[in-house]
Amino acid sequence: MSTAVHLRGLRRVFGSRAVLDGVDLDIERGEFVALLGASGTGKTTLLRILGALDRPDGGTVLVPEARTIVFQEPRLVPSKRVLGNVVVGLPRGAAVQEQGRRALAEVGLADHARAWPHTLSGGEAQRVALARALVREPELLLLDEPFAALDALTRLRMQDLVGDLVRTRRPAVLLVTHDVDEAIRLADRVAVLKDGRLVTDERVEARRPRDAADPEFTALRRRLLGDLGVRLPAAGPDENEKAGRPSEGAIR
Ligand SMILES: Nc1ncnc2c1ncn2[C@@H]1O[C@H](COP(=O)(O)OP(=O)(O)OP(=O)(O)O)[C@@H](O)[C@H]1O
Repeated sequence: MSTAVHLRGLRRVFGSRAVLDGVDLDIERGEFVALLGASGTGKTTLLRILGALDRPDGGTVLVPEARTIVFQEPRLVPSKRVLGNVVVGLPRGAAVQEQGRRALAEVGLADHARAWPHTLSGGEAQRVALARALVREPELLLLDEPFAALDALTRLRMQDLVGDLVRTRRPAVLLVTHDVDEAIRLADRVAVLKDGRLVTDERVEARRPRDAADPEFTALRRRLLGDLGVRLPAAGPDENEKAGRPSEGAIR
């Protein structure tokens, strides 16, 4: 394996606050890393720097040229049909159109090439955004809470789809999420950002499917929630709900 992302001592300062203050992270090609962190800890800032949408104030950032971001909202161009959205910004031509159609087929939307964005469901629109990212054949795929706005069932389906596509295409992936279960379900490694640094960087057991009831995953989940500052009762997860606290897995 070779390294796709190499960060050393990454800093980003807004005003007097160093939001990122010495982040070290390597992601190998084909590796899927999930990034957790409480709200405002700088996850999106980190992802934006990797995507060249923001600049660091210090440190080393090495990323592949071929990289693309999928955001929480699909950001489709309303005046372009679905296929036009997938290939937007790419050179015109039959070959690119064909690649766009193939990417649409991969996300299960082969029939929607000529549809307009406003006719799509939220999940379909997000799949178009995913096809738009895939058609660019990224070596680094940056996912900024791409499932957060979807209903629970669609979210699970999208997670499966992204998991399958990533295993087939093998880009390096950085997924920003608030959802510990989602991180464990999809990632090879889970990192936690806190006070400007990665305080956790844990490899997830390679076994699949990842059963939430598996004691190893339950233990990892509790460790991650602890790192995120979620106070857990000694007893089972239901205690949180009884006490009126958010249930495990949700850290918003
Ligand atoms: N362009 C900017 N100018 C000033 N402050 C900024 C800017 N971008 C982000 N920040 C601040 O940096 C901090 C981290 O923001 P960021 O969006 O990276 O956090 P996050 O971990 O992704 O949060 P959330 O989970 O709520 O999306 C926040 O306090 C935010 O207000």
